[in-house]
Amino acid sequence: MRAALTGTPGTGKTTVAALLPFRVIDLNAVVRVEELTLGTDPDRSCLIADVEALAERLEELAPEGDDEIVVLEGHFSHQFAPEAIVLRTRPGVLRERLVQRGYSKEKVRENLEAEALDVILVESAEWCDRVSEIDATALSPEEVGALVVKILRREIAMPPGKVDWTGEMEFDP
Ligand SMILES: Nc1ncnc2c1ncn2[C@@H]1O[C@H](COP(=O)(O)OP(=O)(O)OP(=O)(O)O)[C@@H](O)[C@H]1O
Repeated sequence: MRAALTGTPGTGKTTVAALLPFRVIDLNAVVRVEELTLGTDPDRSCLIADVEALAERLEELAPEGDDEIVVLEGHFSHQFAPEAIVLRTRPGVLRERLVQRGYSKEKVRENLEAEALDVILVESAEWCDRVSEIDATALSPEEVGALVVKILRREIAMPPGKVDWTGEMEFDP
């Protein structure tokens, strides 16, 4: 069973994925290492994933019909799994992380806007049959990881709808 661990850049996907007791596929790494790209986006200076080639490769790496829980990690992973767990982080906290990474003011603002406007959550609802949402703002990576495990093992449910940051649209980093 594939599950996407998704969310705006900086919300903690990579950190949490490293703690999970499941096989994890880092989609950015697969795209980069196997050169499954259509080129580079000059505006965002990032690779453009060849989603068709990636979908085919994922069918080899994690066949949809398998019972094994495989976590696909990345901010567009929700396009390749029937289930998504969306990590959320309050924009004020996310800003610090993205500035610390050295993102440009524009890139920080773009990501903060996406987080405040639930962009990944809305996309996940469009792509996936089952969506969970974790507000990771005040949780440790370990606590977030424990929730991800319980969600995937159907021990708890964390449906979307509790997070609302529309009132936090002050993004000037
Ligand atoms: N729950 C958390 N509490 C505090 N800090 C966290 C938490 N999760 C992640 N971080 C920190 O936030 C930063 C971003 O985390 P991470 O790189 O895992 O995010 P990401 O969602 O994978 O980003 P990207 O999509 O750009 O790869 C890191 O410095 C990480 O240590």
